[in-house]
Amino acid sequence: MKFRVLAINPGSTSTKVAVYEDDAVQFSEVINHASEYLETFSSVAAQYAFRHNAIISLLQENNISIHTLHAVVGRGGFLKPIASGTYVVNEAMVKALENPWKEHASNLGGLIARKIADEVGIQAYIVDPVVVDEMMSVARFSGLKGIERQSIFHALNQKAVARRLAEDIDKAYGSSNVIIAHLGGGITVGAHQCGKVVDVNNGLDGEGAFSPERSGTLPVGDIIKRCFSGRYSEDAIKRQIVGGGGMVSYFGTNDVREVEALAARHDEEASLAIDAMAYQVSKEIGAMAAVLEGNVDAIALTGGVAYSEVITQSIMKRIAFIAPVHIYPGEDEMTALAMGALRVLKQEEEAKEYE
Ligand SMILES: Nc1ncnc2c1ncn2[C@@H]1O[C@H](COP(=O)(O)OP(=O)(O)O)[C@@H](O)[C@H]1O
Ligand SMILES: CCCC(=O)OP(=O)(O)O
Repeated sequence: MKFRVLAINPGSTSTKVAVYEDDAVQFSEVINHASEYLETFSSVAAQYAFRHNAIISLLQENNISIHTLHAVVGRGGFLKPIASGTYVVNEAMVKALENPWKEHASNLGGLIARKIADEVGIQAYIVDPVVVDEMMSVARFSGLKGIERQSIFHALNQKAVARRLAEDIDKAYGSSNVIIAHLGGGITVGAHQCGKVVDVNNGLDGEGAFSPERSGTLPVGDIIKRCFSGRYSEDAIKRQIVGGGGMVSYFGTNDVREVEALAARHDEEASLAIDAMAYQVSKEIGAMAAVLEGNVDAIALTGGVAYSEVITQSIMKRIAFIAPVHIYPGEDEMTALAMGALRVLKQEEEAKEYE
């Protein structure tokens, strides 16, 4: 029997929708949302009906009946820290996603999946949400009592790429040591030790390399001064760290291609910033090599920025001494979502219950 799965991935500026029949994609579309329009909503949660309707209209326009589906899967959001895997969107999860502890478009993934699944009486799932937490105890120390480091990262893409990398080097994910650098609008670099992400930078809270739109780690003294200068609200400071940080703060764009175009026109600051981002990513990878005590089977660069040859070369010249580097540009979160649901439908894996 073949299984049909609808996958939904709400992002900050788009909602990605795909239908899979087993592992073959039957339909895939990105609904782009104008940022000016999204800004008219008071919160991400307030976009729920708008995004749900947009998905339903798209499916209808393409003659895809939700009655032909066997499951719906969405990108999961800010739940409590949980183990990696596929989770049923149960009542406890709905409650948590309706009251998330952090705003992020992915909070809508499970909720919209559940709404569509309920309409036709099938199961809704999420897979590897951003709060997957497999961090080892020693990595949780921040250096200040009362503040713990948190595992917030691109778990869905990192796990999918890590499995693909392990396959490409003829190893099982569960018995390999790999470093995955997700280079998207946000950047996270994770140390995957025998199938567990034992350390990773928090991609949404000012840790790690700067990225197209996030500051990464900042000199704490200077940020304290800025916080208490009386010139900025708490929201404004947060916006400088996520959304308005990184390349956005230097060049007013989160599109690395635009910064590369500036560099190509001999803008020295743009050239330097591109190299600085690559330099910081390389330092993070070096740090994760230390986490793995030098036992690194391979390293992967993934995400949209990994399409840039200038950036991948600049990283590789600094880290190639550690282990072989594989490049998987872009991300395949839709397939990762669908395959997570499919493993459950095919009874290869048991869906977990959120408590
Ligand atoms: N060919 C390319 N060269 C350089 N950067 C690219 C290229 N394609 C996409 N990017 C950059 O990748 C980033 C988006 O990556 P992506 O993985 O799609 O992120 P997200 O899912 O976080 O939005 C943007 O900064 C974009 O400019
Ligand atoms: C790092 C947590 C997940 C995240 O930030 O996702 P996006 O980069 O897609 O916003």
